[in-house]
Amino acid sequence: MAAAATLLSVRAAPALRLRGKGTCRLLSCYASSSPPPPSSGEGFSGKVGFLGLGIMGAPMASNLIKAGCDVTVWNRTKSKCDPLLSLGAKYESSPSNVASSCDVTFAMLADPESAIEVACGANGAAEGMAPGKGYVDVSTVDTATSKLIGKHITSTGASFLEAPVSGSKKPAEDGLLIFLTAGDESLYNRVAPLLDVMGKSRFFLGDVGNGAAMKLVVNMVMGSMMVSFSEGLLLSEKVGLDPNTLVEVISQGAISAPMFSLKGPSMVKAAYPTAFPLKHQQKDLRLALALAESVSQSIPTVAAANELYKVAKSLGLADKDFSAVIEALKAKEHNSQP
Ligand SMILES: NC(=O)C1=CN([C@@H]2O[C@H](COP(=O)(O)OP(=O)(O)OC[C@H]3O[C@@H](n4cnc5c(N)ncnc54)[C@H](OP(=O)(O)O)[C@@H]3O)[C@@H](O)[C@H]2O)C=CC1
Ligand SMILES: O=CC(=O)O
Repeated sequence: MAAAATLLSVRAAPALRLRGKGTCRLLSCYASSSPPPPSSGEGFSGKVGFLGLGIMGAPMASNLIKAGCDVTVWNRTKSKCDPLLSLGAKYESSPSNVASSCDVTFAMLADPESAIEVACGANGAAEGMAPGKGYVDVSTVDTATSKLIGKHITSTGASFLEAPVSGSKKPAEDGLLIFLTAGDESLYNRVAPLLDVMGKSRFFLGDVGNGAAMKLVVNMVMGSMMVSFSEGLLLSEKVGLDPNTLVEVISQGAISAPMFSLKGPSMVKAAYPTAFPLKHQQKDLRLALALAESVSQSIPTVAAANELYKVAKSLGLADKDFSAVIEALKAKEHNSQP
């Protein structure tokens, strides 16, 4: 009863807003082959900072530059700034310098530790913040981390928005991410034209923490689905079926998911070109387990999936795509053979 009431209240929450680039794009898949024309970023005037130029940050910042935005970048490993500088970005030598020279600063960092360090550490973004400026953290972190960063940023008089994204490398390149935002609604409205350059839809979910929680719930489902799919691929092969046919059959039925069609063929070939690093998927499962623990919710399937991602990491697969979790199942089978 209490759970049902909570679900209802979330659905009815007045703070929830959805904006999409149109039905067609909302329904378009995980890795669209023909992306719609990019949004122009028109409607935002000011300088944009971007911290963290990894698999996701680089294409997101690149799309902002291509849309005509005045972008300043920083990355811990400086050489990753070079392709962005060639596109016309400016460079600053620290997060605080980026924040002080820009009106709004985005951060796309690996995990809670790096997100906190870049926002709140020495020469961190908070040191360059001031009233009128905004900080938008698009990294996937837990709710406590997001609240901590938000507190640091807002203590300077600046505004804070958490905006983790759903969608991987290809959607980031194509400007088709889904933003799960929460925090300062006027900052949300201010940066909406920028979110529309980088994404196909955006949700405003209310207070800081709700965006992080939504992202963790989505990714815990994704991580478990990938494990279940891996088990299916291996079992089909073991009983003499062609796993490529399994991928085809799944793609035509009710459990069809773009992720299966996209990753299945390369998984059958034991190839795992990195789009979403396995270490980040395991981090998300770890954080989702802690989120569930905080409300005494049992998520045994996720707990089991997490163990497999941990095994995969121990096999040296942390930087491979998360679909490499199938190798952990293969290793288990190998070890259990007499
Ligand atoms: N890849 C994907 O498909 C998706 C990823 N995400 C999430 O987005 C975030 C980024 O992912 P992704 O781009 O794939 O990850 P990458 O590992 O490619 O990039 C991580 C970024 O964080 C920086 N970083 C790591 N540690 C530190 C530190 N201590 N101080 C400063 N900078 C640091 C890295 O800098 P350096 O270059 O110096 O290492 C790099 O810029 C993660 O939270 C991930 O979970 C969300 C949706 C999809
Ligand atoms: O966080 C990963 C994604 O694909 O979304």
